[in-house]
Amino acid sequence: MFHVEHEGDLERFLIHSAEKMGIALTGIQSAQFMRYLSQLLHWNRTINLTSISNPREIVIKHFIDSLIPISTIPFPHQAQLVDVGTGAGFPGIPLKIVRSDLRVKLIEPNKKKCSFLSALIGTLKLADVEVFSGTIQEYAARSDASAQVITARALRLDEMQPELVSLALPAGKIVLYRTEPLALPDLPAELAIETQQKFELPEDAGERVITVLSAENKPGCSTWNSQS
Ligand SMILES: C[S@@+](CC[C@H](N)C(=O)[O-])C[C@H]1O[C@@H](n2cnc3c(N)ncnc32)[C@H](O)[C@@H]1O
Repeated sequence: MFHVEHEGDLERFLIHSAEKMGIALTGIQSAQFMRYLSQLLHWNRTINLTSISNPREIVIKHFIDSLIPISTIPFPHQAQLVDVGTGAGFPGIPLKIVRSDLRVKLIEPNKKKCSFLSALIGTLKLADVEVFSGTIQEYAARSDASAQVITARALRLDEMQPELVSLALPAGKIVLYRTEPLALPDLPAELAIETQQKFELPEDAGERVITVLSAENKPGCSTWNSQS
């Protein structure tokens, strides 16, 4: 399905795919994505950042996939976005490239991935992006921990549920990148599903469900045993 191609063709493919989602990438933004791609491929030779090695597949399954919520979720201007378990920066960095006003915290406990992220932030000259080298549990324990939007992609959430809920309360939103819709019994008691939408990735690369949770004052304890 995927094939190797010239960088110019790949950049045009990225621009075209983003356009179809209602995102008009500037020349600077598409160049940032191409640089991100080359850094990812380069670092991936020595540290395990992604199992995907085909550039076109990276564009679809990491970049385009990360950007899905941009045109459907009204991220507030200069919102504090916390990307939990960001790995190689997904979805936090693609969202930041397109929405440069966002103030982004990338939470990642793996030290080698954090080194990659710090180098990447410098290479892409991204302002207002910080790497927190630790777990979400460690981040949530800090007195200055806060988030207006929390993103989580390809993450087991059950163990992180209390921290995600406490960070999201009282007014934040949690944006989950899932492969299946979240079932109601899996919902934490303090949160409600605000929206849940299914999207098709380009070139039959699969489906993505974006689930947005927001706080709702419900008493009682919760169980959240989902996996995305
Ligand atoms: C499957 S990867 C997903 C990475 C990225 N979100 C993506 O979609 O490509 C899960 C990441 O979560 C990180 N992680 C594991 N436990 C965590 C925790 N308790 N708090 C924050 N991140 C965690 C791992 O180090 C890993 O990089």
